[in-house]
Amino acid sequence: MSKNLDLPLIDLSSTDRAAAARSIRQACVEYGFFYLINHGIEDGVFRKLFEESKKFFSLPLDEKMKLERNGAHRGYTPMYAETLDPSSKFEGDLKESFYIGPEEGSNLQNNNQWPSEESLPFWRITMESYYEKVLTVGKRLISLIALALNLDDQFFEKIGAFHSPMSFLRLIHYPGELAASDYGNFGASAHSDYGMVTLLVTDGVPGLQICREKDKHSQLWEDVHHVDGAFIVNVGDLLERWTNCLFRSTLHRVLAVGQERYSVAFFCDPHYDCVVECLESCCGETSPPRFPPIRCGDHLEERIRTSYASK
Ligand SMILES: O=C(O)CCC(=O)C(=O)O
Ligand SMILES: [Fe+2]
Repeated sequence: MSKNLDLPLIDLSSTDRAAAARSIRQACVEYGFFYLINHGIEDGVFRKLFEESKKFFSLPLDEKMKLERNGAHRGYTPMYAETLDPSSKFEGDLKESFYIGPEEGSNLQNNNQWPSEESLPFWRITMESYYEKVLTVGKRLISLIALALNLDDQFFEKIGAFHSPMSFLRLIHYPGELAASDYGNFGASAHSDYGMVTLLVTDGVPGLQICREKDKHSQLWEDVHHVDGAFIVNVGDLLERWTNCLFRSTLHRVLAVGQERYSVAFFCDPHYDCVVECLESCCGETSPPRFPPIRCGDHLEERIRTSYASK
């Protein structure tokens, strides 16, 4: 069962930052998802990003496999490589993807892979430039998130979370036509994101759904519709831990809708050594911390390892 949903719109450039922070808080408590508008990235940048992404996924499989995801979690992953929902009965999710990581700042550093300049001359520059832009938006958003948690707006900067952050860009392509053996399989099976916040853009093809009550027996899935030019932002597990479950890391999935679909996710995640532990503003005598402190890098590596473990 699914129904349509109107997620809140957050204006990143609002001059009333206190009001924007209040709206973020409400959105993160109620949905764990919202749209982000007035972020300053122009339409042309997204157009170019999707154009170059499509060029890569249109290469022959053997060319793409030359850039297969390496030990530093950068590069190409073919269809079925990843299973986001461990209870899935299929070999793996339908999407193919490409990861680009930070140039420095984790112990997985400087291992990005790039298609050759001869085959895709503007590819690397397009991706590097988008990475910079979306990271800047992510940092601006995180300062509002700090305000939303009654913290100094530079809180996460001051604890070093975004000094050389471990943030990854992921280009995703979902197939159109399916083999009969894939009926019932998902583009991306049900999961919550691992990190702090995700900033997603899509080509407008439907398929993304969220489930707000992940623990209920009969799950209600709601469609997230496309808003032109807006990021779809969602809270990840690390922010849920930081906030002691005040902010929700909401379960989501992508249906196979019989139509090709492209999206680009930016996982805006902290520094490798950043320790994520319950914020003082989120616990008290009646609500003690639910999770022990965890190092960001350890958490992310474990979650990535699990979703790529072959069955
Ligand atoms: O492609 C989408 O709409 C969502 C992708 C996603 O959930 C993810 O990569 O974590
Ligand atoms: Fe996700």
